[in-house]
Amino acid sequence: MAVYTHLGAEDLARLIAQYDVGELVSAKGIAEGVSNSNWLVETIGAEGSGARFILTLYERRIDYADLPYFLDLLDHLSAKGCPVPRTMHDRAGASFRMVEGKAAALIEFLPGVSPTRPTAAQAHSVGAVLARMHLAARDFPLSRANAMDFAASAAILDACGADRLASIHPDLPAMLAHAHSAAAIDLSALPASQTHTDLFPDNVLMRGDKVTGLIDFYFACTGPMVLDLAVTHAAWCFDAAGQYIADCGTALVAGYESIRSLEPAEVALFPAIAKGACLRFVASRAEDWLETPDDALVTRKDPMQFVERWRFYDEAGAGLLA
Ligand SMILES: Nc1ncnc2c1ncn2[C@@H]1O[C@H](COP(=O)(O)OP(=O)(O)O)[C@@H](O)[C@H]1O
Ligand SMILES: N[C@@H](CCOP(=O)(O)O)C(=O)O
Repeated sequence: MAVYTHLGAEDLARLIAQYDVGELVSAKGIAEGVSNSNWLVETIGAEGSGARFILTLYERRIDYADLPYFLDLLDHLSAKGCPVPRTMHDRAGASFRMVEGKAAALIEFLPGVSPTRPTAAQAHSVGAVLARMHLAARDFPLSRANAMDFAASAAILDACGADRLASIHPDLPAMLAHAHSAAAIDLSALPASQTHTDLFPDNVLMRGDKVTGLIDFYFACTGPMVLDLAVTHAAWCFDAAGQYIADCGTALVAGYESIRSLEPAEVALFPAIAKGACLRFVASRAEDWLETPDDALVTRKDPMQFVERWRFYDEAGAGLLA
């Protein structure tokens, strides 16, 4: 379920009329996603040509002051040829508007489907596109701090507290100390750019092995590029049983390095950063787990999945990128 707000046909038509995108033909709520309300919108122009867009109403965890960063970044990357949706601007030039007291943006629809069992060839393509995105974003003029950095993850786990973490799984409280160790890592000398930081397979659209879209930039921030690669590695390179898929991991990093070589400091810190990346998802998932009512329509994500990945990186250590 990811339509939290009901918008009637008249509301939708009035909203679409603010853009130079033709007349509203249909708007269907999209079930995927957990954070925002999304609709697939179809329009028809005066000359009869159809067009498709994604209408997003921002619901949770988004500070509206960050919207210019997120939406301008999409336009910046798209203008540089990255497979990222453009933001449609309304007739007054605004990239978002207020509807029913919430911010709404109309975004270019991109074709493709998200892989459920990514192959090594797909991981290679994603690695290459991620590196292209990092290079294309280096001259983006805005910046945004990472609200989900390693210190924030430790703070979230602290706020959950050992007892409540143990109520989810007895192994979770041990992650508190590891989160504090991750928060102490100095990332400040690593090369930085604008980063996605949530590039899970469900945030990538593909046709076969080709990436057609990177979407859901709502955790994007300014920070170390290798952290983004580590998040993507942790998100793409394990199967449903939690086993590491070595050929996907090798292909992802090779794809990335086909466009941008990692510096020695990035290679050296990769296992520690990958462990910190796992704890970021342990923290947000544990918090969601404790805050989501049992009868909510949203499916809770299991924090233990990323505890197991943390253990993999802990054991793999420096051998991982050797
Ligand atoms: N630009 C786009 N082009 C095509 N489909 C999109 C686009 N943006 C979002 N979607 C679809 O909407 C779904 C939910 O979008 P997403 O931004 O991931 O929502 P949430 O932030 O709630 O997780 C995606 O899984 C995808 O199917
Ligand atoms: N990718 C995160 C959850 C964030 O959800 P999204 O639908 O906004 O990408 C996770 O798997 O924990």
